[in-house]
Amino acid sequence: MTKHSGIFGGTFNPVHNGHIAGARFVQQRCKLDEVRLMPCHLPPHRATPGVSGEQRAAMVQLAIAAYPQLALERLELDKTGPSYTVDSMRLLSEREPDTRFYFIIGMDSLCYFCSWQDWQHILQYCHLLVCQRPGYSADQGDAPVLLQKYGVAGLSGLRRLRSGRILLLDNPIVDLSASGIRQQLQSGQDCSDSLDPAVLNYIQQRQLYQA
Ligand SMILES: Nc1ncnc2c1ncn2[C@@H]1O[C@H](COP(=O)(O)OP(=O)(O)OP(=O)(O)O)[C@@H](O)[C@H]1O
Ligand SMILES: O=C(O)c1ccc[n+]([C@@H]2O[C@H](COP(=O)([O-])O)[C@@H](O)[C@H]2O)c1
Repeated sequence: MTKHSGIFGGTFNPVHNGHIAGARFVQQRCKLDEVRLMPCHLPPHRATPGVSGEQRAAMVQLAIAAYPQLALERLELDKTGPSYTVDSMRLLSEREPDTRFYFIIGMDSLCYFCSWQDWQHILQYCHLLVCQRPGYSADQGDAPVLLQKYGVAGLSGLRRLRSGRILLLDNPIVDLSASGIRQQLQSGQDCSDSLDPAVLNYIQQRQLYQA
């Protein structure tokens, strides 16, 4: 039987409640069998994070522990070099021919999706599911052109095809970003509303994100 898997790629530096709320919402709304959070090894488009891939993955593992439909995807951590999404989705599709993949991104990522490596090919391997994020909308950057060409109005439009369509989701907005949280941690502010308690404890024990 065909499996439907969401892949939520990210730097997750650190994973926060916005990521987890988004992943849970998408899994339920799109009736996915699972959502895998896939921390990148080297982000292709930004500076190498100060916190290692293994530590970022350990925090993801802690944050998803209570949610059986969420899992950690290690594919990018186990490879060297920049983590291009097109390579990851190609590999996953080859390894799991009976799985349909849905790559999950925030609206900020859709706005510059056409600058991603070989972006048209990404759409050969999966659909895109786009979560709302504060500060970004479907009329910015690359989003209007992409939605005009590939957008569908609902889940049935996705299910008809194996890949190549984009669905905007109506998830509740969670106004959190990892960069904001890093700044708050550096200045000693309380981040207990933004992070899973086990993730916060992991950060504090290892004194991550200190000035
Ligand atoms: N609050 C949020 N709501 C919905 N999607 C989010 C949210 N935060 C991040 N995302 C999405 O999660 C994916 C991974 O994001 P990432 O790990 O870079 O976190 P971030 O909060 O965007 O980090 P930074 O502030 O460092 O850019 C991206 O597709 C991003 O758009
Ligand atoms: O493949 C690319 O060119 C590419 C460019 C920018 C971002 N991505 C992926 O998009 C996901 C979210 O990235 P980020 O920086 O918001 O954590 C993550 O899986 C990145 O590897 C991928």
